[in-house]
Amino acid sequence: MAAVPISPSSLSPPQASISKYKVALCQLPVSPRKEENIARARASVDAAAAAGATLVVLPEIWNCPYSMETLPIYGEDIDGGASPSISMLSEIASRRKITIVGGSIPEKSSGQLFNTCCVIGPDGQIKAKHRKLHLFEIDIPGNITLRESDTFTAGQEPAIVDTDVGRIGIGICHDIRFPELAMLYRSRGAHLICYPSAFNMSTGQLLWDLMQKSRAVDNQLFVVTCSPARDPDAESDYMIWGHSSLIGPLGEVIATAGHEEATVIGEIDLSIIRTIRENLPLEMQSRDDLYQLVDVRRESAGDNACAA
Ligand SMILES: NC(=O)CCC(=O)C(=O)O
Repeated sequence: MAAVPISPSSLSPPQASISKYKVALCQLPVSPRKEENIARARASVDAAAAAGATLVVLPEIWNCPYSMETLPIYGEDIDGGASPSISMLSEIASRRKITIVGGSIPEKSSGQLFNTCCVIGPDGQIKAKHRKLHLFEIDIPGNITLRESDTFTAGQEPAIVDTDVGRIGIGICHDIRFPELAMLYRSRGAHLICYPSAFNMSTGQLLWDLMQKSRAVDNQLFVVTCSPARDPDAESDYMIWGHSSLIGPLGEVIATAGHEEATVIGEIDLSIIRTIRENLPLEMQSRDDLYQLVDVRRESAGDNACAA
């Protein structure tokens, strides 16, 4: 496909059927017992829906520990219909008539393992699937060493999807470090980017807050992050940072958690996006004559269709 620059005319977001709603971020503890994790997630999503949330977001790798050694044994075949984790989310989504950004789980497919997020609509159907695009590789001697690519295969397709609560772009954790992905979602009309995540103590303290605010402010949209809860007694070397948050288009923290188990509920008012973009028309001021975002998967610059 031809590489095409994004035109400013593709930047206005579409309408959602609900423009003001509650979003819940379920910051869940995770144990090595999958059934327990699924039961806890079910109870947490159910309680969030009962509290009025119409969008519920789960963490990165919520159904098993985020441990490169043991992840493969928890893999589920989503396309083959052998996924107890996604079946549970589908059941609640349709019973409660909510949209769920289902965090991520290890997905087995064609002999490979992906770190995969499913977006599920109020009919219980999977509306989009995002396989983590940027695998986390870090080596700080004496501090933290981790290579996701020893375990996971990277995804190939950014996922942006139209839902009852707006157009949502998906990234998984380390994907947040790549501003071009967020810019791409904005150019395709996203209102909100959800990043199920599992940041660690080393980079979390320094960068977590900064990166989510940056993605929101640069693109004048809402950002949601959802992390597992920290387990201070965990034997794993990988200690979770926590601090799931809802960030507004001005970079304001609308709702946030500490590091323990929590369900954070905040309000998203999509009308704010239009006001902020009118008040501060960054896309009009962008110097397309000097630099451009290139959408390598699009055939025409005016194509603003959703890729889901
Ligand atoms: N699970 C992840 O992708 C962690 C990313 C992270 O901590 C970072 O610093 O990037």
